[in-house]
Amino acid sequence: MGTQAAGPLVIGVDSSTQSTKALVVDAATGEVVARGQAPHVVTGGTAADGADLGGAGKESDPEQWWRALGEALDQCGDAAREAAAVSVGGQQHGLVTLDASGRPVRPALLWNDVRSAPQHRRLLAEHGGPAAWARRVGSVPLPAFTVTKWAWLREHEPAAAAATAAVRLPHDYLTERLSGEAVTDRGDASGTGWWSPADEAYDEEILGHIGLDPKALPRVALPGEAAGTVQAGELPLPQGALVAAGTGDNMAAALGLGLRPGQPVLSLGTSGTVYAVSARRPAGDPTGTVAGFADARGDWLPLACTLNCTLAVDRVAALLGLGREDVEPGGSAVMLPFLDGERTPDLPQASGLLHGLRHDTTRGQLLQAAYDGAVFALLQALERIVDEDVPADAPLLLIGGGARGNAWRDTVRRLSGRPVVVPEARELVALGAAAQAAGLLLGEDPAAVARRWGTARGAEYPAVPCDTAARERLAQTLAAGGPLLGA
Ligand SMILES: Nc1ncnc2c1ncn2[C@@H]1O[C@H](COP(=O)(O)OP(=O)(O)O)[C@@H](O)[C@H]1O
Ligand SMILES: O=C(CO)[C@@H](O)[C@H](O)COP(=O)(O)O
Repeated sequence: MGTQAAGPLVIGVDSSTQSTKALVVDAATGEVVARGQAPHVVTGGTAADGADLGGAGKESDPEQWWRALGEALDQCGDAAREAAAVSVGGQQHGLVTLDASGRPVRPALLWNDVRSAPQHRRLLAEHGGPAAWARRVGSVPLPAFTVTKWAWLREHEPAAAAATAAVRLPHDYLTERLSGEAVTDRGDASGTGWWSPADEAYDEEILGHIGLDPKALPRVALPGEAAGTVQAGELPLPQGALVAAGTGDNMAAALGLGLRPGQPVLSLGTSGTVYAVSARRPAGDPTGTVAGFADARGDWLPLACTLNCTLAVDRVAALLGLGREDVEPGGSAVMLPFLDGERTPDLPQASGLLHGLRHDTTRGQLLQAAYDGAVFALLQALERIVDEDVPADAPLLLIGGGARGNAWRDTVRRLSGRPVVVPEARELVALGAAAQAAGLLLGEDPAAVARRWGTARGAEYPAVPCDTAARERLAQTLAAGGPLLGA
């Protein structure tokens, strides 16, 4: 072996909205021996029937994810060629449609594409309403979910739907290109809207209703089961290396933290997410705030997700001509930064809203208001996620690109009143995928692998008193925003 490592090398991949990140990790110690990253392009999308998407579209070409994976692995150099196992964590929910030769029929509709809001409303009405859906598939299928995206495609692009021989999620599209095997996992399957948490199987009645043949879907591997071995000759990976089943990016981050029940996580990336592992299958939140996802191990991952997080706040900073950290305290401005419509709360047609401006409002206060608005929605949702396993003073594990920023961290502390831990390990999705690959290789529980690697260790920031006045202002603005937010 060329690389000086204590154990075998494994590769963890995070194929997320903005980029692909690949880490080569020493399976014995968790040391990252090489890393690579390559960007993705997200466009506003089109509809073949000319329907006006009005800013609701978000698309990426899946072939581009494959090329980005190759570039990220190339950057890892020789270490990638020595890996014994690989696993992919990917952005959830995206609709990847492949023709009979395995080529994309059209660009993928991403998790933050909200064009399927009308199909979401129609599907809810056709199947007994939100509570019935939440009981049946674990979650209310919001426009983020794959099921509503497929319903949109059939309605607006029937030729594309007819040409579709296989439907994949982003992570299992890449897993299949690596291994030649059509395999997904329960974590990512639980975000489709056509997988039953009670039966741990596809819901064939729902699939029948939306005209999707179950044979078009990948097999759902059991936790710990391999997808196959590397068959793709064009990537700098050893042929025959093990390919794990992979999972959704949030499930991968939960693995990467070695998460146990009672440890809430707040992730600040393209999406904002808040979640905790639970040993109990979620009852199904009829409000749609909390999705009752499965995790990648056999437990559950109740999770809430916002569409407007780091990109929205960065956009507001750019509009104000400020840097990310140029926030100022005080003032009465309230911002709901719903630039892309919003999922939590369920306002797909919303745009950003600013309220409470005064003569003495400063630009720094406006930027702080954007941070507050982005964090507020996540903390409101956290209250629905925490159960008796999560003590009121449990620290929040803060992860994702935003966790590197002081303004993000201070906003979370001020609005939550909880202590915050920022793990030193940066790429928790890719590390979680690496832990899954290592678990497969070594016959270990991947969360136990991550705990052995010490990935959740990091700086601890004590609790500060909760800024209840700011939270109250935000709650009032949201309640009063009604028609302005497309409610
Ligand atoms: N030092 C930093 N301070 C604050 N925000 C940061 C910092 N570095 C990166 N970010 C934010 O992190 C975001 C990317 O987060 P990441 O978790 O990598 O995204 P993704 O959800 O696509 O995986 C960027 O949009 C950027 O705003
Ligand atoms: O839709 C969700 C969760 O339900 C998002 O969290 C996506 O999985 C996208 O993740 P990032 O690209 O922001 O990591």
